[in-house]
Amino acid sequence: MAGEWHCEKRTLSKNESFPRENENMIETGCLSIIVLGASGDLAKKKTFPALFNLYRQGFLQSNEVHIFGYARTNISDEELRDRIRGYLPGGKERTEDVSNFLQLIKYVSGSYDAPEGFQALDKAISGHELSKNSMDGTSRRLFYLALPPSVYPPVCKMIKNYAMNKYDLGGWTRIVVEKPFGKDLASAEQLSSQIGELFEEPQIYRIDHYLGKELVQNLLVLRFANRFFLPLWNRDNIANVQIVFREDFGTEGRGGYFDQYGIIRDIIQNHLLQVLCLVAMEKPVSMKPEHIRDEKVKVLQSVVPIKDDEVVLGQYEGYKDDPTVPDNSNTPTFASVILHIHNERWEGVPFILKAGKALISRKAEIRVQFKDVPGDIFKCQKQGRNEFVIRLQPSEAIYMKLTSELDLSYNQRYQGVVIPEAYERLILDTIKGDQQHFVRRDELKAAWEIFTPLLHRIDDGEIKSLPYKPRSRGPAEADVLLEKAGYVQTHGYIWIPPTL
Ligand SMILES: NC(=O)C1=CN([C@@H]2O[C@H](COP(=O)(O)OP(=O)(O)OC[C@H]3O[C@@H](n4cnc5c(N)ncnc54)[C@H](OP(=O)(O)O)[C@@H]3O)[C@@H](O)[C@H]2O)C=CC1
Ligand SMILES: O=C1O[C@H](COP(=O)(O)O)[C@@H](O)[C@H](O)[C@H]1O
Repeated sequence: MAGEWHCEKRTLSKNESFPRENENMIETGCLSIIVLGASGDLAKKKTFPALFNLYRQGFLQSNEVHIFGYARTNISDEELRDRIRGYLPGGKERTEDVSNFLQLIKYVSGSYDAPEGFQALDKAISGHELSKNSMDGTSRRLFYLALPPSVYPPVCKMIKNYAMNKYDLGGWTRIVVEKPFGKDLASAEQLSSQIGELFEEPQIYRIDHYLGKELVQNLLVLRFANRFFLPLWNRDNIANVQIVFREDFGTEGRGGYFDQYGIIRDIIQNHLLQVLCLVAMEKPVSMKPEHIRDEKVKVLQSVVPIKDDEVVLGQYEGYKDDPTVPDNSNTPTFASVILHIHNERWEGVPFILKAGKALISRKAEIRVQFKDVPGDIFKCQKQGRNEFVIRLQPSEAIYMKLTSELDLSYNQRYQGVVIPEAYERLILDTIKGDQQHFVRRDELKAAWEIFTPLLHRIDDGEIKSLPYKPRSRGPAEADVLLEKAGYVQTHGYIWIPPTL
């Protein structure tokens, strides 16, 4: 049902609180969504299910949209549909919605660097456009690259040469690219230049799915629309900020990929750093995407070089049992890194970014710890400090550790409300042409500038990953680092996820 999200997000929705000038609207007319790498893991687990949910809710209309899968694997339309079906909600029961959605999908097989496949793809898309009586130039083509980044350059070249929206009279061609976008500053810049020669920045959507998560989307509203926070959000009041990602499973079948990248490139340089930007940035001039991204870049450019003694790396025991991981791998599966922002608001406040696989639990959260109360007459140190916690997942919640409790648990407060998947929102934003929640080229560059020197030292074996037990908190040294950064363990109120 179209519009469902808007009613659900009444309290905190950025869209309703801040109607943007020239708000991007979904245009009507023929829309072709092309998933390149359709045979892969991301496509079946995330991309197609997100498209299905958009379809179910009426954001994709069957009289306008057609979906194309493209990859080298030689399979039929029906075989692709069978692969996807099990990952769609209700897919196993074969509901009418599922069948109708799957009928919108057509598969084209071809290589990523030769014209023939893309010419065939273009022919299939044009056939769809003609069948919808689309006028020249009014068709919209969205290419989603669910592919390893190594093939982005040839694929972009093929799209540009053989599969663009034909006329410049309206309509558009947009491409969505996945992370990891490069391995360090030089490779990311090279990739950006290669793609930048073919597409304009407004056509490129660098996806970071953490920017599509409900509470990440609400961060700016929370910070800038609540007077309560405005005077407190600075070095005078905040002692430290933690941004934490934990998974309770290991690399499981992705060891070969993961070992090339490690946890800093997989999670910290992108997902956690993007969250840091939204926590630390100044108020943008407006909610226009470029104004927001301008402020994010400024924060990134104010981060000072990382010191080795403010880094703890870990690797869980058993990681190297994966046959695709070399026996001598030093790749971190855990990292805790302290960042310092050199500006008026944040000087002296450590931002601790921590991420790990195979840990004791699965969660992602932002934890803002306030300083001790000056002139405390209650001698209440044992109560601990105030903490403001934004739980991104699971069980989205915002809560405050006070001397009593203040708790906004989403599934209690917004009962029955379905929070859309991050990928759904972001694909919809791409169709609307809204780049606010995508990473701009200069943002990406600034993010790599922060981590590249550290990553090179790790790659050269200068910083070792410490072993830790699976299902633990990670290396004990990370807790020592946290204490050194001034974090004080808070006792008293313990937040318990609600059970309904
Ligand atoms: N899987 C996930 O959970 C996540 C993935 N990502 C990112 O999304 C992108 C796709 O990921 P994922 O689906 O897991 O990747 P896969 O390894 O499953 O690759 C996707 C498809 O790309 C083709 N492919 C694989 N390797 C190569 C190669 N070396 N050269 C050319 N084509 C190749 C294959 O299709 P065929 O052989 O049929 O052409 C494959 O089905 C990557 O950039 C990844 O980092 C980001 C977040 C999460
Ligand atoms: O990008 C990635 O994210 C997932 C975690 O995503 P989440 O939405 O489930 O938190 C992670 O497992 C994967 O390693 C990484 O590439």
